[in-house]
Amino acid sequence: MGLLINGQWHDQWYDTKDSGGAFKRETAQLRNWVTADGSAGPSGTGGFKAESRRYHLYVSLACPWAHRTLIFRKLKKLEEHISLSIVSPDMLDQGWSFHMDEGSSGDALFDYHYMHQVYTHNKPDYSGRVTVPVLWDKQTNGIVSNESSEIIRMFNTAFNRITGDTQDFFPKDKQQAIETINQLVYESINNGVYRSGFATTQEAYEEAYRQLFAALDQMENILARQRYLVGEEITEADWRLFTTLIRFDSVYHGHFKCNRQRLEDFPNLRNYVRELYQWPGIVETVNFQHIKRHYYFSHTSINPTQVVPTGPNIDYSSPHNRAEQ
Ligand SMILES: N[C@@H](CCC(=O)N[C@@H](CS)C(=O)NCC(=O)O)C(=O)O
Repeated sequence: MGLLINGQWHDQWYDTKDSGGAFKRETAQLRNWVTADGSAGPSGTGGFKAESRRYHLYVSLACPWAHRTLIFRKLKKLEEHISLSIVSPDMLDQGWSFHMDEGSSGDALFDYHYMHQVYTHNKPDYSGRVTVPVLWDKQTNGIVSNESSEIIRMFNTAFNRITGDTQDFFPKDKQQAIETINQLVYESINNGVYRSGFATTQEAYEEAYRQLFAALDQMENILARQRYLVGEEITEADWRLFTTLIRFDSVYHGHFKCNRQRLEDFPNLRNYVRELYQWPGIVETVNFQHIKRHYYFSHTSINPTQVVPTGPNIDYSSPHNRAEQ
């Protein structure tokens, strides 16, 4: 685990000294948008027109943020149009790597060993964390974006003319409601589990834990009244929650000390996570081996023995009751 400073790799863990033991996630720096006609998106510069086979996605199967982009690539029928490289689940002194003996697909574009080389290929003097997902443009030979919340919005609409798929997970009339839920889910749940697990003081941990379970209680209540987070149609908000829920009992409950209760102990959330897991195509985006191996093996400051737990034994393919909602 480390970061680039002026293009040089430095192996260092997150610094929580200046924030009272609290983990603060770095804001993604590369924020261009692919659009249907190549015009500029809400941030960054233009020139990234949606075209078949022009773009490449770098992901980790362990990472909940990268998982969102894999889900949208699948749901929006983009697999044949956007190629893919998968990093190794082990994120050690050189950060994300492409070691194929550890489960990486290899780097399909440059045959690099490490993800930080992809970042310095894009900008030789880059400074910042080397995160996944990354959307790469083969034409301009650079990174379009390293922000998952924006990559999924691009996938949601930009390629519609190419795929013929017009499903809309961020429909105009629900955007306000989706943004409101996203904010709570991001702060308290998606990032909340990390704030709990990476906290280095008791106070910072307890604060994150309290917010996390208060937000999960809120989700549980919403899902008692309606099938999905913003009504009767599935939206982006559901997929953003899903990638944390599916990791919860395997990793966050134990490794990140999010242990007031398991996800399995929430009557609505346990059924809801099954419905999303069983959604056509989604099972193929979930890899529990990479998920467990990544967290328990890579975070040596939390789990120095690197022993990866065998359980839990949960059947996400078992029937759910969400159609009765
Ligand atoms: N804002 C980014 C966050 C991505 C992120 O933090 N990814 C993690 C993996 S789960 C990562 O690559 N961490 C490496 C690091 O922080 O050095 C996004 O949502 O795309």
